[in-house]
Amino acid sequence: MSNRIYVALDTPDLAKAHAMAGKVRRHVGGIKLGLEFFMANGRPGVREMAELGLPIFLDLKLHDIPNTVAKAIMALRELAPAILTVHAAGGRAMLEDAKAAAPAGTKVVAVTTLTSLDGTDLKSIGCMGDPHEQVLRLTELARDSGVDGVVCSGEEVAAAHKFWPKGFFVVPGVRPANGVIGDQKRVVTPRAAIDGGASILVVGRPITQAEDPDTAAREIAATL
Ligand SMILES: O=C(O)c1cc(=O)[nH]c(=O)n1[C@@H]1O[C@H](COP(=O)(O)O)[C@@H](O)[C@H]1O
Repeated sequence: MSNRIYVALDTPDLAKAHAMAGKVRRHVGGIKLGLEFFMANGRPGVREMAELGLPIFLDLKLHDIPNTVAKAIMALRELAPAILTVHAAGGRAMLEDAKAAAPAGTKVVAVTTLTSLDGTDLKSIGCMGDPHEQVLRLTELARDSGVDGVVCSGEEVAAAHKFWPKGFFVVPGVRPANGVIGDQKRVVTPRAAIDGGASILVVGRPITQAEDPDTAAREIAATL
């Protein structure tokens, strides 16, 4: 892929998402639509965004019993997104059924440990070990379950990629040097994430909240 940036259009407003995508489309490789967007606009909204002609990453982070996740993915089949997320913590059977339910051309990627969590957060939800160990444990589970790849932070991507060279690695929580970090906790620069082996980067606010989103996207793309 020539441009590995997926811009996260985190808004419930279809018109705003459309306008933002139009502004930055020359400097991104795809569009990520998440929960906010999907709750407000559903499948018709995704279809409308797909008309822009950029690949769609549908980030719904599905996490439920295997039957429910598989049926939810079947309900999304007609959208045939390029990428779809589920939570690795749903376990092996859920991951296997998610992959089986997805269209052949859709990459199913498993979220390992949210980039908004650090070691203290993991302890508070009963996870032993640090984020690095947890990401590697769930990367092994994802690989063995037959999904296409994982979502992890740039801090772990090199180790996860070394462990699974053929995996597809999605890295969110990237920030240009001196960028505003906000609610993210495990953050690296876009360049560091690519050097670590990221297949694609998810970039939201550093582009969408910039005074000039097109220039922000172009400047990030230039660092890759
Ligand atoms: O699956 C994701 O895309 C994701 C996983 C994760 O661990 N952390 C994470 O931030 N994301 C998403 O990546 C985007 C990051 O947005 P910014 O922090 O604004 O760049 C958001 O749309 C999040 O939902």
